[in-house]
Amino acid sequence: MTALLLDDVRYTYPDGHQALHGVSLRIEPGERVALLGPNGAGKTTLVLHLNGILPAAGLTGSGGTVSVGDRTVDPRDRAGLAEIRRRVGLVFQDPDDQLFLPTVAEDVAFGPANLGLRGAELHQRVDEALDAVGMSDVKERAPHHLSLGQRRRVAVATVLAMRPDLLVMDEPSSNLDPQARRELAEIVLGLDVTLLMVTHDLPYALQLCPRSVVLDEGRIVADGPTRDLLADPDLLARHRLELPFGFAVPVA
Ligand SMILES: Nc1ncnc2c1ncn2[C@@H]1O[C@H](COP(=O)(O)OP(=O)(O)OP(=O)(O)O)[C@@H](O)[C@H]1O
Repeated sequence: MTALLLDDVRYTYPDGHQALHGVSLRIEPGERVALLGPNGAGKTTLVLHLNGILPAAGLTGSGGTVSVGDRTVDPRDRAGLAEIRRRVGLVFQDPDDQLFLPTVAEDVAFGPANLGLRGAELHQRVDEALDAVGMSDVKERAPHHLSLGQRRRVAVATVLAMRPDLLVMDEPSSNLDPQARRELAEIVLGLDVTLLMVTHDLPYALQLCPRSVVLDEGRIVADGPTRDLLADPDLLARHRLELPFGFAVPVA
């Protein structure tokens, strides 16, 4: 079954600005896909549709469907939405949006505890998730005492603890030093998940995602192997995408 299916998704913000103009996209289980595009392209707006945060108050000019596995996202269906939010794990750019309890273990336990897990089962979820991101040794520490790289890994663990079907990461490499950036890449590559990663970091997209989708002005303007897209200088220039100076896309 398809992991994620968007069909003609349109969204107009309450102030009348149309941010998505008919986006259709299919992601199969196990795929790792980068969502690229310049500032204001509509990437965040799209991501907020994946678990029903939008289109809570869309104007006319909004519509289309989003399905995660066998379920269609419907913000009015509260029970259905809870299941969608378990299936779609959003890791925000700022880990502090996700970490708010006194210890790392409590933050990671928060989601599964809300699902009703208790005792040994809950502890096992927490341990597994922290282990997956190499953060078991900070379990009892306060999240706000950790480095940004560590907090971002813990934020990933809070989502993995829900055993999501789709992991969505918003700008995972932003503001990380080279080592933290590399460590996070290794962790993500080791996860057995379907991934949608929003990024401006094109080398990161190339390293982590065999496929990329380029969004610009609310429309998908390219979808294909990351290597091919990044090797197309005209495409990059047209959509304000830039490789770092001197970076060469390796030839297949
Ligand atoms: N709450 C809002 N009300 C009105 N317009 C909005 C709102 N949020 C975003 N927009 C507009 O919608 C468009 C898409 O914004 P969005 O944040 O989805 O882009 P983005 O691709 O995520 O950009 P960035 O790379 O800068 O994060 C932009 O023109 C933006 O100004």
